[in-house]
Amino acid sequence: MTGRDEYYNRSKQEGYRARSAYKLKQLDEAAGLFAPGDVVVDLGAAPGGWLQVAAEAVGDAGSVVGVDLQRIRSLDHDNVETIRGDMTEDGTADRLRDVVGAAGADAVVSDMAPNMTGEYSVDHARSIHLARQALGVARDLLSPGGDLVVKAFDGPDLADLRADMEESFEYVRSIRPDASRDSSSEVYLVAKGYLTAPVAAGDELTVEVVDQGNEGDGIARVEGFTVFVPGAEVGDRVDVRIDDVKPRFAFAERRD
Ligand SMILES: C[S@@+](CC[C@H](N)C(=O)[O-])C[C@H]1O[C@@H](n2cnc3c(N)ncnc32)[C@H](O)[C@@H]1O
Repeated sequence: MTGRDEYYNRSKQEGYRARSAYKLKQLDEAAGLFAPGDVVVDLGAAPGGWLQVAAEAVGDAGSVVGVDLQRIRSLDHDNVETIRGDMTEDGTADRLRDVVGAAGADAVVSDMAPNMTGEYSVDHARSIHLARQALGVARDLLSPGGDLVVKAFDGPDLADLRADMEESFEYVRSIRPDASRDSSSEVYLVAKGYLTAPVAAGDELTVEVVDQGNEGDGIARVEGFTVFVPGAEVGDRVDVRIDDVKPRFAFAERRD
């Protein structure tokens, strides 16, 4: 394996710092991660292939913050900032939070990979640990509806990681981009639609209908969060069960 495959050659021709740039392009095509103006956090960003792809996708109105243990040579893009640090240390997460600012991020992407020992169970466990750091950053920094991408090596702890991600997002997909090498056991978990709702599917509660939606549904607010209640009118106090939770609203059904 020389590494000089189709994607290696393309990255040289097209000016990307790493062939892995094409993995992020393919993940974006498959899952719609970036829009112009977005704020993106890139963990494990050196040498900068993903930074280039994200910077192009978000454009001048957006910004990208990259973090890595290694120094990242400065890029031609004005909308990229980098931090040198270890994402397993609290101090790095604090610095990242300061750079991103109060408005938060629209996407967190992590290509972090451990130094390989060659012992499968160790490499798997370390990759899951890094992916969990990225999940922590996402929970800290994402705006409602934001997306998370994490790399992990396939193995026994992947299902638990995915289940934990599913608790905080509308849905999670597992994607293996064509640009991943055939010999690699890496997968990318793509979590869409960060949920910050104070309610979860299955919750039972009593709400007061305070407004009427365009389609005639009653609208209740739980800690300021919108819950649609079909078949209820303004002024009703109703017992409901939460059916479906989206980043900015939920649907409930009446139980009475
Ligand atoms: C596969 S490379 C990333 C390639 C990058 N996506 C690109 O396109 O150029 C993985 C990176 O994760 C970084 N990394 C591993 N552990 C880290 C940690 N604890 N904190 C920050 N970066 C880490 C490594 O230094 C390495 O540069």
